[in-house]
Amino acid sequence: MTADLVRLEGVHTHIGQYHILQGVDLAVPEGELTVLLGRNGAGKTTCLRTIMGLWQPSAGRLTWRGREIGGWATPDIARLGIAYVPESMGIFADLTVAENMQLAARAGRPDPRRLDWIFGFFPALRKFWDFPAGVLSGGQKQMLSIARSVIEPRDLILVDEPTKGIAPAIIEAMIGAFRELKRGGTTILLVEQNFRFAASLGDGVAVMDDGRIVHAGRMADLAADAALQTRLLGLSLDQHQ
Ligand SMILES: Nc1ncnc2c1ncn2[C@@H]1O[C@H](COP(=O)(O)OP(=O)(O)OP(=O)(O)O)[C@@H](O)[C@H]1O
Repeated sequence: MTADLVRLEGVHTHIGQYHILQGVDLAVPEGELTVLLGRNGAGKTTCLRTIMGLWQPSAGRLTWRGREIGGWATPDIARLGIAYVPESMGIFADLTVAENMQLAARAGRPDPRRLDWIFGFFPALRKFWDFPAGVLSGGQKQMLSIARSVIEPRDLILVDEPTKGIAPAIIEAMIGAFRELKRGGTTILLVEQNFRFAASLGDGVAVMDDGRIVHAGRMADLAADAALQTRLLGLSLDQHQ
């Protein structure tokens, strides 16, 4: 049986006076790609930020390999081997692609073999290596942002909507990249709205609504069940872009 890397059990998160996560139960099994789906405002980003320690849970258990990490500071959580790729990407537009990667690498020196591996699935980064990151297309910036998160080996990456506003050809490249990252031993928790993309990559799936998980299971089962998709997501796969 696969062990869970991260587990949320009855997790509540407040942002100021707002009660956003209202008892989230979510397991992220090691070695898998788990997709978190749900309508806008359901609480998906808040879930990722809570795991990363950017919001503190106000109740419930948040564990890493069985160890309670709720209340830990973000740098300590990052040191466990977890990286977060926010929707805003967090890249430095005035710095070159190379400098962006160097800033993400321990000691400022990316391991050349790891860099070659990354160039294998994100070749545009090699091409634009000495260009300011600001000149990259939206999809290429997304690639840089993901590449930064894995320039050091990570056990888990949390990725927030990498396909948002991205051309179909780049989405195809992204599918290949996530498969390769998984093969390289990284567990992935992916927030997505693009169901086709999510369905082609997901091992497991959880659907959020109103700050709770309303469905959790295998992605293959959800992808094969149009009625369940309609009930949970409002649309069946055929109707999704
Ligand atoms: N900093 C904040 N202050 C107040 N409310 C917030 C804050 N951040 C998020 N929220 C609220 O929390 C709820 C959940 O937001 P969250 O971003 O987690 O949802 P989401 O499922 O990721 O949605 P989206 O797909 O739109 O990003 C929303 O109602 C949002 O308005």
